[in-house]
Amino acid sequence: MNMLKSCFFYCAVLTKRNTRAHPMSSMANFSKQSMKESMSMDIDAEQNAIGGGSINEKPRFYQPNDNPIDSGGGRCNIDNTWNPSDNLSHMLHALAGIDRYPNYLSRFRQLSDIDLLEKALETRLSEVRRQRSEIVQRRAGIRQLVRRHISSEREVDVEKENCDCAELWCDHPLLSTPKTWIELRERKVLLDQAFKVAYTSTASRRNTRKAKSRKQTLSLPTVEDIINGKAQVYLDPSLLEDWMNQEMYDVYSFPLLSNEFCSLLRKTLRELSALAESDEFSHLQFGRRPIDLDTIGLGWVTDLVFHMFIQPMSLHLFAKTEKLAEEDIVDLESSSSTLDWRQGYVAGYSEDPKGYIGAQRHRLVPHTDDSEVTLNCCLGDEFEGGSVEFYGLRGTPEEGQFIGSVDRPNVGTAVIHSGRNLHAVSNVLSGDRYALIVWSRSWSHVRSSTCPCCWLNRRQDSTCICSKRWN
Ligand SMILES: O=C(O)CCC(=O)C(=O)O
Ligand SMILES: [Fe+2]
Repeated sequence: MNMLKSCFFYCAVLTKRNTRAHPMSSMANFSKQSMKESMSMDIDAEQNAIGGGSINEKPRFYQPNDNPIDSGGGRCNIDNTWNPSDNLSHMLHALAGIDRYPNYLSRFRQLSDIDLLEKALETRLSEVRRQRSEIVQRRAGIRQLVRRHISSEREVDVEKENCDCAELWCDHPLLSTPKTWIELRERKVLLDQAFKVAYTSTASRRNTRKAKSRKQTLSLPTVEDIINGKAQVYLDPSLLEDWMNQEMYDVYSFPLLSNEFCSLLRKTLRELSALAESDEFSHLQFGRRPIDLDTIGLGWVTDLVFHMFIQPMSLHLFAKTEKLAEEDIVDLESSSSTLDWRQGYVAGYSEDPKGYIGAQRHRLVPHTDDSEVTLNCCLGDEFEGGSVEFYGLRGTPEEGQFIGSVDRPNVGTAVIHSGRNLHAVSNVLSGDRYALIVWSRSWSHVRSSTCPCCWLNRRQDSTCICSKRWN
């Protein structure tokens, strides 16, 4: 596979959008909205607690790039004196200095300035420790919640039997990991077309010219190997063309998960959230925050989506824009994605999130994700409103401009976009809406050569000391 083919795929989806009736035409709404409106939405949302559209990010406001002073993501010390606690840039400079110069701190005249650095780092360290211990407790609590749920489902007392969780859910219809292609199909996890694209691409890859010329017989990787990241998936671009649609610039959609699977997932999350309201579990606030799939034993779903679809698809769609491969990449077939980290969670929305268990918000303010590539799959249920709106790529002139929205996709349909594409979810007007979100990062590649500050602020062609140019 070469760049030409990948460009061909790209052009084909573009052309398809222009020439064919859009299969999800009800989804595509390209009305324009001024940047001012989107900013005021942001400001409104800040007044709301969770349930109102806020996200797990510090309040920050979009500022057009012509502002000569870059506030570094909203933290700027006005008087500019050395203050590593309030000025993130000062702390990062000190860390870079300590990393570079053997006796960096000897240049500080006042010991009290070093004390300030120590205090700032201690504050961060205690935050790391606080979060760590909260995570340990929360994960243990959620595990207990899941065990309780399974024991009531199966009418066994798992606590008494002292069952190991892994054993307990090895044959569970949702929690157990599918191991073979047959099992994956029989359990109706994927929609037929998604299964076919993945299976056909994987099976036909065994017979590639390269393998033949090396006289190798490649065995078909098992689903278990793919989920565990032991086998790499390559998706055939000619199959992607029929399967995917370009919704707008750099945002693509495709049918992914089956109705049966989405409904089983929703049902389980609702039951867990309802159980979590009991006195024993209410401190966990489970179902009142997005639900991380790893914590409830559903990490395999995230792994499947990540390894089977996000990684190989991103090579076709985002290799260049998100710098997921070397600049001079010419052979996509022999390349592997540099995406190497994933997190999957379910976000729930309803018209009245405070009264509704398991759906945390009624909308979501414009934001970028801390991911290189994000997949967002509609899990249903019945709802009105709750469109995903896109506002341009951060770090480009389109940043903040309304580009288009994806309105009420079919259940099981996924959207894939770059994490730095500003996006929001509009008010859910009725019903409840669940979305499976998978964030993917590239620690081995882009995050090894860019500092967090440049990356989170999406500086393009950075001349920052963090870039390869300097290291
Ligand atoms: O719920 C959605 O459709 C989007 C959620 C989202 O953007 C996020 O969790 O980062
Ligand atoms: Fe997001």
